[in-house]
Amino acid sequence: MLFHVRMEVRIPHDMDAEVKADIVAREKAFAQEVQRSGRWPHLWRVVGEYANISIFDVESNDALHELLSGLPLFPYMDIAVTPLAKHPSDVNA
Ligand SMILES: O=C(O)C[C@H]1C=CC(=O)O1
Repeated sequence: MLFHVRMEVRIPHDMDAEVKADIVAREKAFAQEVQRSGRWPHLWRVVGEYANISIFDVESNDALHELLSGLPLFPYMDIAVTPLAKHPSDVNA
């Protein structure tokens, strides 16, 4: 199942710099591990925002929730999920 996911990062401005650096480093390592597994085929920065647009390819809603809630930045992100279905006019469908 494919999902379009928008993540907006909202780290508190008063977070300790070392704590922030650790969370961001762990986020990157986790995100790259998931990408290499094939479950996160697209990750794009939104121009001018600390936000990303991602496509996830996972087996279920529950699998996506488990993955997203495992992101180290999860407590500091606003996340909007859009489930995707095949478009009848898609020449690749
Ligand atoms: O920077 C972000 O957009 C948030 C998050 C998503 C992947 C990652 O490494 O960090």
